[in-house]
Parts: sequence; structure tokens; C-alpha cells
Amino acid sequence: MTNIHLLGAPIEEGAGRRGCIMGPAAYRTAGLAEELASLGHEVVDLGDAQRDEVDALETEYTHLKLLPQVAGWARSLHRHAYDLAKQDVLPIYLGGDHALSMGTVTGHVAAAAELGLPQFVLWLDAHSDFNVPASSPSGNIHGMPVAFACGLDGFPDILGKPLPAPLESRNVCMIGLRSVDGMERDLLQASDALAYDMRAIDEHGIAKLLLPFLDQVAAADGLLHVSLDVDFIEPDIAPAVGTTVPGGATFREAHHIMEMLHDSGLVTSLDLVELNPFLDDRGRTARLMVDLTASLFGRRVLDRRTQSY
Ligand SMILES: NC(=[NH2+])NCCC[C@H](N)C(=O)O
Ligand SMILES: [Mn+2]
Ligand SMILES: [Mn+2]
Repeated sequence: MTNIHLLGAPIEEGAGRRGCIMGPAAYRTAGLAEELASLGHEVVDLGDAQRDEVDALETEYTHLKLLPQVAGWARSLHRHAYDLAKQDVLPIYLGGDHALSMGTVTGHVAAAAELGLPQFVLWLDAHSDFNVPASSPSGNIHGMPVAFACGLDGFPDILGKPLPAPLESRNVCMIGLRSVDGMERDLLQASDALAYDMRAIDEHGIAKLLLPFLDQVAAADGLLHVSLDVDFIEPDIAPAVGTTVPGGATFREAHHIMEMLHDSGLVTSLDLVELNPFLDDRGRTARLMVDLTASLFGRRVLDRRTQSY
């Protein structure tokens, strides 16, 4: 039994298209809390976080879109995440676009650093979200949270203070990549992040990529934050996302990852991001995300002990 706390993060200003503001409501409508409770967990819905008011920030990168709004969300979510990380609960952040991870990841890294524990991040996404302002072709800040959390140069004062502790890029594992921008690719390859594209899944399968990373987290006695972007999944089955890229993870691959994460017992926090209910087809993407989350929290078809392999 896990004590799960749900926090809505209805940010949409980091994405190029509007609609993620409706994400938290869609997860609630799709029955996320009830589903997790039916698996035997204690679930508390904290409602939605509020954005801080932030004035214009100084930066030479004028193409950054809606920067004060994104910074307001990052500051608020950073505080929430830091507080939740210090409690004996497992937070699930209901996005909201992926810029929300600028707050959640940095909050968890800051709390982990104070506890003297290494913080790991599993990034399930079609994109590496490793742009810095200078490399971003779009100016959409949801393409930048990993670079920001790792402390790369060139960002304005998004948190309103220096990063309390940078995320170590060697503690990051990305799976599902199939859209990385030109300069972003150079930055990613110069970092120590483990990054697997779809070809790696095709050639090796999920288990072979994920197990060594989970072993590394366990060996380091680390904390594990999972950030699940809807566009990680094949858009045919998960259409409610503004940045679809064909060739995503299948239903089976996505559930397989979630089941392995459950079995590992290592996950300590989770972001569900980029759900855009405005683009959904009768709630199917919201329901799929709820089902995947249920797999991560223990739903399974058979008990392993009853199987003969
Ligand atoms: N979280 C996301 N969906 N990110 C998409 C980013 C797309 C592109 N790399 C950009 O920076 O604009
Ligand atoms: Mn993303
Ligand atoms: Mn993405």
C-alpha cells in the first residue's frame, strides 16, 4: 500500500498549443484516484496548484514564449515538489505541459540532495526536452526542462533563485526518443544522460534497456522520478497530445515499462504530462494514461506465481 498524493498542475503556457490546462480535470474524470484506490492504495487529491505571479524576466532570448507564466508555474511546483518529497508520500503530478517538470524535478532533486540521496529520472518521451534557450527552434519552454534541471547555461532566472542542486545527467535515462532538434542533439550527446531511441527498443526490447538502469538506481539506493509524456506512446492509440510523432511505444511496450517499474519498487514520484484533452477522442488517451498509471501501481493480469515460465 502506497500513500499517493495527486497534485494538479494545469500549466499550458510551456506548450505551443493550448489545452493542457484541462489535463488534471481529464485525469479526474477518467477516474485516476478511484482506480488507484481500488488497487489498495491510500489516495489523497490535493487539488490543483496555483501559479505564482512573476514579472517579466531578464533574458536575451526574446523568443521564449510566455516566460513569466512558465516561471510562475515552475516556482510554485518547485515548492510543492520539495515539500511532498520530504513527506512519506508518493506524489503524482497531473499535467499540464512538460514545462511543469522544471518545478517538479528540481524540487525533488533539491530535497534528495538534502537527504544525501541520489535522485534519478526516467524520461519517457518522443523528445529529449534538452533544449536550452539558444538551441530551441520553437521557443516553447516545454522542450527544455531536462536541460534546465541539469543546470545547463543560458536560462533566465526561472526559479527566482539559483538551482538548489543540479540533476546529474548521468542519473537520467530517456526512452522513446524519435524527435530531437539539431543543436539539442549535440547538447544531449555531450551530456552523460542515457538516451534510447525507438530503434533501441526495436532491437533490444524494453527490458534490456530498462533493467540496467533500475539496477543502477537500486545499487545507489537512489530515488526515482518518472516523467511520462503522452507522446511517448504511439499517436494512433494516444492522440491527445499537441506534439505527436509517429512510431511511438506500443500499448504493450508502455504497459511493460509500467509493470517493470512496479516490480522494481523504486519509483518515488511521477509526472503525467502533455495530455491535451481538447485533442482527445472520447477520453481514450486520458483512460489509457490512467490504465498505464494503474499498471505502475500494481495492476496486473495474473499473479506471477501462478505462471509457469
Ligand atoms: N514536452 C514536449 N512535448 N516537448 C516537445 C519539444 C519539441 C521541440 N524539441 C521543441 O523544443 O520545440
Ligand atoms: Mn516532453
Ligand atoms: Mn514529448
